[in-house]
Amino acid sequence: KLKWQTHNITFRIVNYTPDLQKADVDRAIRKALNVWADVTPLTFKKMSQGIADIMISFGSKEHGDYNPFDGPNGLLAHAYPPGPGIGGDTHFDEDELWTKDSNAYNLYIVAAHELGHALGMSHSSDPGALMYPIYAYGTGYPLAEDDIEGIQDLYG
Ligand SMILES: CC(C)C[C@H](C(=O)NO)C(=O)N[C@@H](CC(N)=O)C(=O)NCc1cccc(N)c1
Ligand SMILES: [Ca+2]
Ligand SMILES: [Zn+2]
Repeated sequence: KLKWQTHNITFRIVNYTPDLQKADVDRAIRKALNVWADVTPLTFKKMSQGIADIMISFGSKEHGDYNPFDGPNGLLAHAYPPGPGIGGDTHFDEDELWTKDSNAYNLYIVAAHELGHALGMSHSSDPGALMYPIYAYGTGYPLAEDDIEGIQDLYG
């Protein structure tokens, strides 16, 4: 599927990185979802158990989906496009240091990028775009035109 067939999407943070306090992880994920919610009719409901559309977790190396992470740096995270089962699921590489400031890597910025993928966005060639393939602190808010056009093509 190219996109979610509903505007009301559920998510669940299945486990937490030890790099940050739980509340900081919750805040980063909520802030990242709001980046997309602000420019679409999408709503995001947090579940504390069971199966949500977007299951968010932290893992290192082989973490159960045969797309293993690679230790510090390199791959930071990946997310599956909308769909049943693993569709929408978003994984963060636990071998990174997750931060809430300008030190690498800011969880909010990576999460905003990954959740773009989980909503059906692909990479952008605009270096100023949140969906540009390479992490850049300071992207994400406000969204670049390219990001807004992309998400509104899907859910506008
Ligand atoms: C082929 C993909 C699975 C690469 C993977 C990615 O794009 N995940 O969404 C990734 O971790 N890319 C790194 C760059 C790399 N080493 O390939 C990245 O920084 N992506 C996350 C990111 C975070 C925030 C902003 C932006 N623009 C990009
Ligand atoms: Ca890595
Ligand atoms: Zn990406």
